[in-house]
Amino acid sequence: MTRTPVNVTVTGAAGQIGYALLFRIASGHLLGADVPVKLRLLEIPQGIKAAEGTAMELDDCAFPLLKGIDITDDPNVAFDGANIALLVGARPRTKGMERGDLLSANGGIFKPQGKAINDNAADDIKVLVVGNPANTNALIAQAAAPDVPVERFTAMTRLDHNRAISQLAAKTGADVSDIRRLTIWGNHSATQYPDIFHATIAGKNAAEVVSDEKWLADAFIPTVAKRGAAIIEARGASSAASAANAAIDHVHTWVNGTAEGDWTSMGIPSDGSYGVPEGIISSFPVTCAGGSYEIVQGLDVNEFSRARIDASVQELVEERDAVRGLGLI
Ligand SMILES: NC(=O)c1ccc[n+]([C@@H]2O[C@H](COP(=O)([O-])OP(=O)(O)OC[C@H]3O[C@@H](n4cnc5c(N)ncnc54)[C@H](O)[C@@H]3O)[C@@H](O)[C@H]2O)c1
Ligand SMILES: O=C(O)C[C@H](O)C(=O)O
Repeated sequence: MTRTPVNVTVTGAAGQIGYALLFRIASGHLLGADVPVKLRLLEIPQGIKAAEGTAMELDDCAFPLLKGIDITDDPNVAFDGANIALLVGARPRTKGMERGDLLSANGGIFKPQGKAINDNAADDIKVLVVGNPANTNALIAQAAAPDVPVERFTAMTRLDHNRAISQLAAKTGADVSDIRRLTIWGNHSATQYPDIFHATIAGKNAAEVVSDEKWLADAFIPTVAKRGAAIIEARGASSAASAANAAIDHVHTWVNGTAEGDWTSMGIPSDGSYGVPEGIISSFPVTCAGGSYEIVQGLDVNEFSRARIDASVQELVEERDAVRGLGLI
């Protein structure tokens, strides 16, 4: 039976993450090797020509699953019938820019995109916001889409999740595939909290295997939380291939489910679990099944973790209040 193609909209398609992302979507890594896709690429007018060049390269790959590419600078066209939306394009912080300016500039992008999703997307739309500040950009888009169920708006902390697994594997000599149940809590920012207290390494509790709170506090947590800045310092540009890979992982897991006995980290609208104020988009441990996710409940949060979760959540509350003050939500 021929399947109807899934419409995948990617914003910022001509940027560096877009370049690393589109070929993997078209080759079946986002949704599965048997799922045809149609790509909708949204760019600003100055980015359209480069997006056309990328589309030529996509054509030249002759991907059997790729059933069409549309390129536009109009969000209403880009999100028309969209089933999956990857919001990558954002306004980066430039020299001398205050946080309020950054939030305001991104509000100018994510508010209209949220409205365009509200007005045009398919009923089963799932949104992943990658563009920074990802959690609060997701909140802005979600607030502009009152007809879309809130839980369809998510922000990416999967890159942080993957980074934490990699650091933990390096420390313990374990294979990355032996590590499960790691959690990123809070914001995709330097305040995020990578939590290994519930993680397991080949079935053993990770914190007990590590048994080194100084390493945890002074090496692991800051290395994961500041990895984005370290990549910028080393590469002269922010992470691109690893960010695209994490976006693929995020959506693939959301659509196809978490492995039995494991969970992942997603920035999602809080339902008040673990004392995180309802509505803000914060990272939680989640399991996914049947195209939906659920927060893992009942975890014991120790004092070490509580203080760090609270600090990151506080930053999100301040960002929410700032965008509220700017009339963006
Ligand atoms: N959440 C994460 O883990 C994570 C990781 C890495 C990067 N990021 C963020 O992802 C974003 C994109 O990174 P990049 O390296 O691809 O940046 P980039 O500058 O290479 O590309 C961004 C693209 O977005 C386009 N764009 C800008 N405004 C747009 C709009 N209104 N509509 C459509 N397109 C628009 C630009 O023309 C550009 O082509 C940045 O905000 C970056 O900080 C997030
Ligand atoms: O773009 C950035 O500021 C860094 C990025 O969010 C990352 O974590 O690599």
